[in-house]
Amino acid sequence: MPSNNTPPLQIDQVHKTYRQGNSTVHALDGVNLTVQPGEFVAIMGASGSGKSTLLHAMAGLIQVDAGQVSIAGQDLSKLNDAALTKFRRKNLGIVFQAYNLIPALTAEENIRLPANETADLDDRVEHLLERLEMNERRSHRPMALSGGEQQRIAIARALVCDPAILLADEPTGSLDSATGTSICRLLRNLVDEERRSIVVVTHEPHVAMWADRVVVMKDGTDLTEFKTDGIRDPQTVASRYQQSLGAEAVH
Ligand SMILES: Nc1ncnc2c1ncn2[C@@H]1O[C@H](COP(=O)(O)OP(=O)(O)OP(=O)(O)O)[C@@H](O)[C@H]1O
Repeated sequence: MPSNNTPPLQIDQVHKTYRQGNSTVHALDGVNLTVQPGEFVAIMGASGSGKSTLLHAMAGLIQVDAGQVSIAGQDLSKLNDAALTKFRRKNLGIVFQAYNLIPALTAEENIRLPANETADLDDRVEHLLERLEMNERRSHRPMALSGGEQQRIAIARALVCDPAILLADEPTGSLDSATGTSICRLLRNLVDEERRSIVVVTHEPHVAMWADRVVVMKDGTDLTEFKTDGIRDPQTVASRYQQSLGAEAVH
């Protein structure tokens, strides 16, 4: 876990365009975002507003056309491919809606996958299995796990290298609402108890309500943002979100 106060994530004036036939789509059009250590940020926005493109830019999975993406103070554009791969493995944890576990490996083997064999790896894996309440399921393969259990293993795998930031793309999108809530509570606890830094992309107010801050995207820009003030109420978040889109205030 990062111990200093360098922002785990900083995005300055990021632009990304795509060609679609004869037209150009500004998927990201000057986005700014800073996530502080121990902060939980949700990114909301309509379909096509640029959320996934932004998450992929944060994760170093796509190159941006202009602007800067820094993880734990490192400008990703300054790294060559090999250095970026190594840096991402150590500093970025990523969780997807579809879990993306390796079917042939056990839960524990999946968690260990991104990590190098270091002296403290066994301790970290034990801690994560305990922390995510998956100790008794450690020898099961993904097919023998429920969706919620698979997502817990995916979160443990994302945390095994002790990343500067955890990025999650619709992490509850494949889960029923009770299981989704338990995953959101887990993410919240990781922030409150271990000072993890988390960014979640979601359509869902009942996911975004667990964050400290909601950033609203529209047409490739970070339109506005609001704090949740610890009010874990989806209706409040939904109406603040709608107000943001209606007001179109640029901060
Ligand atoms: N690889 C690509 N090639 C061309 N256009 C793309 C590509 N990826 C995204 N886009 C376009 O960029 C814009 C933003 O897409 P993006 O997937 O980031 O939005 P989103 O907010 O994540 O949407 P959703 O909620 O539906 O996943 C859209 O107009 C999309 O069509």
